[in-house]
Amino acid sequence: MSNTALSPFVDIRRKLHQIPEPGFAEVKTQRFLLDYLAALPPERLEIATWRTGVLAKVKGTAPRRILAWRADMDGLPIDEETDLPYRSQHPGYMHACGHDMHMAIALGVLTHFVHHPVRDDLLFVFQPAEEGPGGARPMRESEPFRRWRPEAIFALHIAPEYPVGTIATRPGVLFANTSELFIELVGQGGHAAFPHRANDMVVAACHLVTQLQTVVSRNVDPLEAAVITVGKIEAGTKQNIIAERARLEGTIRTLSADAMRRIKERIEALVAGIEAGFGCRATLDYGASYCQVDNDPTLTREFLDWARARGDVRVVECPPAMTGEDFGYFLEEIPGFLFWIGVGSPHGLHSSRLDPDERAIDVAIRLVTAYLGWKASA
Ligand SMILES: CC(=O)N[C@@H](CCC[C@H](N)C(=O)O)C(=O)O
Repeated sequence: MSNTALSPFVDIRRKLHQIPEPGFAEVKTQRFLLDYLAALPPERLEIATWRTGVLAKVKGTAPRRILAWRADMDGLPIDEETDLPYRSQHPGYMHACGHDMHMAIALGVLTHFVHHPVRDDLLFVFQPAEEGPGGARPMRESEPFRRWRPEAIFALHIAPEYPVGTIATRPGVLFANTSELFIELVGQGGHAAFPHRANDMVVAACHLVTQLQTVVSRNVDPLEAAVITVGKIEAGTKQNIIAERARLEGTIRTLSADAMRRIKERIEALVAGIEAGFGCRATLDYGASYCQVDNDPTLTREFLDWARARGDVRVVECPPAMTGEDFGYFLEEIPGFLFWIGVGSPHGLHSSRLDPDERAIDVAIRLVTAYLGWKASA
């Protein structure tokens, strides 16, 4: 898209892209959203904040209920490696999961309804800390959200693997149950030349990582989906010093809560085995966990049919993905759904080179505006 004919919401996305912030530290992002909202005609808007999040209610003309649209706000601890003129200005942080796109789309939809109100109230939920430790569950319990508790809630997520103009979702489970995984191993450091006087946590950590790979392959029914990824290992200080400590950081993904329970039991057994086998101390911490994103079957089926009938986007009924999303906590109590929106990028989510096609912003704004307008007038 050329710089001369930028949609205002592409420009907004670029501004947000430059200020990625960690979960519950989205201070500049919150300020940006509040300043944007303050510039809109105030008659139809009610605004509240919760921690670094923002809730904005667009008042309907004759409201019977509240329908909600949710966008997440936080960035990821990734050094951006694009050459974009609007790349991240926060070293070590990047909007590499599309939350800048999600917020720009939500502002586009909200702006439309401020100028063209519909019958029901529409609540726009800008939620912090989706990447961790999870803002959805505490926000769901917060005073402003409870005050404006919606009857249904919807969200989207960018999908680099689908081209612009494609949306994808499914009734039922769309995203996985997740649990973070942090394991600390403590042994006995020493001189590299005297391994018999030390207790090497690099070797223990390597064994543990390899054993963890057997949990899914040997303990989970092959017809059930599960993933264990160790994304980070830290150990040691120098090439000729035996490491006293090692730390593993990872994530567990399953499509059922039961598989998550069974996997955790196996991990605990393996960690105990490493302690016994290597004579070290281990601590295991599951960090934040998210429940599955379980799309309401009726609303999702209705949305898929509605979108197909409109004919302006390609509609895919997709399989579940092992991604996690704390949006699942809203869906635990409130019916709704999440769908993928294609942004055709060769670089995937969580890539330092992710560069979503910004034409998806206007596609999404048109689609979501039409859908919410239809639901809120029906
Ligand atoms: C859409 C997406 O990429 N979501 C994240 C959610 C993070 C969950 C949690 N921090 C974990 O790693 O378990 C994802 O990684 O799927």
